[in-house]
Amino acid sequence: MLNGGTHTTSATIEWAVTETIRHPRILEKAQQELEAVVGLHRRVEESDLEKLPYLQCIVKETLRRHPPAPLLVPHMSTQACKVGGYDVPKGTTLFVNAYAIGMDPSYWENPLEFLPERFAGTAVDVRGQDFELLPFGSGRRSCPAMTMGLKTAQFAVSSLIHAFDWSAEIPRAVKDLTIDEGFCSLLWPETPLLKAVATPKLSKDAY
Ligand code: HEM
Repeated sequence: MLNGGTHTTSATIEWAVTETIRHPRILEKAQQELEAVVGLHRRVEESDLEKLPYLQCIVKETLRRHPPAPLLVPHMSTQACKVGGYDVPKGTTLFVNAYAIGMDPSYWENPLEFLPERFAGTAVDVRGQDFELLPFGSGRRSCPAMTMGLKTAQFAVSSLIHAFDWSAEIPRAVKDLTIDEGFCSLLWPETPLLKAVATPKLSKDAY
C-alpha cells in the first residue's frame, strides 16, 4: 500500500511539473486559470480542484504520456481465453502494456507530444472505463486509490504552479531539457530533469 501509493503519486507530480515548465505556453495557460479561480491572495484549496479543468487535463495528459506503472502489475488468467486471436491458457501471467496503449497512434494523434488540450471537451477519463487510457488499470484489480492519487497529484501540481513562477536554471535552455525515461517497474525521470528556479508570485500573506 505504501509503496504503491507513494512513488506512483510522486512520479506523476514530478512529470507533470516538468512537462509544464518545459512548455511555457502550458504553464502560462494553467497559471491564468489558477489566477481566475483562486486569485493571488490565497493558496489553492482542495475544493478549487473541480473548477480547474485545464489543470485536470495536464494531470490526465501526464498519466497518458508518462504512466508511472507502465505495465500495471502482473495479472493471471483465471480461465483459458482468446485475446486478439491468441490462445491464453488458464494460469498464464499477463502484462498489460498501458504505456503502449497510451502511445497508440490509432487512438492518439501525435502521441509523443505533451498536449493537455487533447482532453478538453472529451469524456475520455483515466479511471479504467476508457480502454485507450489505463494508467490505473481496469476492473476488480484496478488501483483502489485512484481518486486519492488523482487529487493528491492535482493538488500538489496546482499548488506549485499557482504559488510560483518557474523557469529552468541557466545555462540549460528550456527546450534542451531531457525527458528521458528510466524504468524499474515504475517509470521515472532518468536524470533529475530540472534545476528549476521558483519565484514567489502570490501576495506575501498567502505563504
Ligand atoms: C497517481 C497515482 C497512482 C497511480 C498511477 C496508480 C496506479 C496503479 C496501478 C496501475 C495499479 C495496478 C492495476 C492493475 O494492474 O490492474 C495499482 C494498484 C494498486 N494501487 Fe495504485 N496508483 C496510484 C496511487 C495509489 C495510492 C495513493 C495508493 C494507496 C494509498 C495506491 C494503492 C494501490 C494498491 C493497494 C493497489 C493493488 C490493488 C490490487 O492488487 O487489487 N495507489 N495502482
